[in-house]
Amino acid sequence: MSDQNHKIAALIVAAGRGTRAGGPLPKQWQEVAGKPVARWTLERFAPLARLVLVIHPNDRDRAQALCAGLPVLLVDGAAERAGSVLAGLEALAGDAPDIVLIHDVARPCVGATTINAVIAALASHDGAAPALPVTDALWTGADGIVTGTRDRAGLYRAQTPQGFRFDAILAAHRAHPGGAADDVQVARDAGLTVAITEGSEHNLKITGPGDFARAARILETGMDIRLGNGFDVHRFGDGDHVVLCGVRVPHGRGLQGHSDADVGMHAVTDAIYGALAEGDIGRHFPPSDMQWKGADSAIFLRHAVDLARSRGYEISNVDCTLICERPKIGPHAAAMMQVMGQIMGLAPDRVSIKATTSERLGFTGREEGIAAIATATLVKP
Ligand SMILES: Nc1ccn([C@@H]2O[C@H](COP(=O)(O)OP(=O)(O)OP(=O)(O)O)[C@@H](O)[C@H]2O)c(=O)n1
Ligand SMILES: C[C@](O)(CO)[C@H](O)COP(=O)(O)O
Repeated sequence: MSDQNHKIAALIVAAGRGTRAGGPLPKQWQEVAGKPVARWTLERFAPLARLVLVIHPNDRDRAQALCAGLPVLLVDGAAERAGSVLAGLEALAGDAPDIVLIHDVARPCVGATTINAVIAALASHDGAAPALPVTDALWTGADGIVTGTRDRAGLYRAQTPQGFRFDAILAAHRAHPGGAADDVQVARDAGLTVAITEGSEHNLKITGPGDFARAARILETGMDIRLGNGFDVHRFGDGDHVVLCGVRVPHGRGLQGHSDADVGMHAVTDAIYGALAEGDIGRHFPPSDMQWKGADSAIFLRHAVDLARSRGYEISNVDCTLICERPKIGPHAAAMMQVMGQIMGLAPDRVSIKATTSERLGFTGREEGIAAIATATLVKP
């Protein structure tokens, strides 16, 4: 975890029973769009904050299984939402973050734009939370009859995450007598100023049974999918082998380059940087820097993969074509796919390495060098 992530904690409250949503399990453990609601919610915050999940004590085994692969601190909650929030804050107090984002587990569709707007507003306010202005007319009613209207001007629908300077919200919760609708009310009762940031219609709270289908539609269509391409060339020089996609291949000539000249791995690395709009290897590992002389290109590929994951992207697949007359790639392709898959943490069926000649045309046809072209797909759920 980066230092920056350590300074931000996401406190996800999940100790409710979800009685209004119904179903065989509390709503946070039910599946929507192929994953439990709580898993979607945790994954939204994982790239930018350390995670605390406040749960009902009866749900500990289920929560532990659900958190597999994610570093999550599990904390027992209380009978009321405010008590669950306070339990999470107290659990963080020993190693306090600078800011805490308090979020309903039942809002799994929250987007990075909403979260980042809250974080940004905390630079100049004690607290910040997303909301949407009320746009419908407002009535009062009784027994199915409209009894009056209310002015909607200045009214907002509150959402989460509600973000605060950690010490201030901890003190506010400790001092609060109870009965608050949310953490913004707790903060305001303590005299803190809370900025309104832009909420989103997508950031719904799963409350009733019909909300699962609405959330599924948003989660299924809301994926951020990115494509990147990479192209690289290295010329032949003296030598008795080449390194291609991490595999040493005996050959009568070597490839020249500042690093180990692994043209295939460079193309794949550039494809990942390209998908992130992060330039190419040269930007991150300048050839003028002598520490990269003869470097193992796996260093570059790992950097690109880590950068993608730190931004919340998973690499869905990569496809690389090596262009050369010789050496023949076929006998080595399986080993190349295995090595590349290991470096990227990808299953073998998500890595493709293939080759073509250029029909003896051009510099590859004259065997002056090897070219490689690659595509990478990145997905952020
Ligand atoms: N004692 C409680 C009550 C609620 N929550 C959490 O607060 C959020 C907002 O509450 P709500 O949507 O009302 O959830 P539930 O209390 O589970 O729902 P219901 O009122 O239908 O039982 C949810 O993420 C819920 O898990 C909590 O951590 N501890
Ligand atoms: C905090 C909250 O999400 C703001 O909209 C909401 O108040 C919590 O849910 P509840 O249904 O009011 O318990």
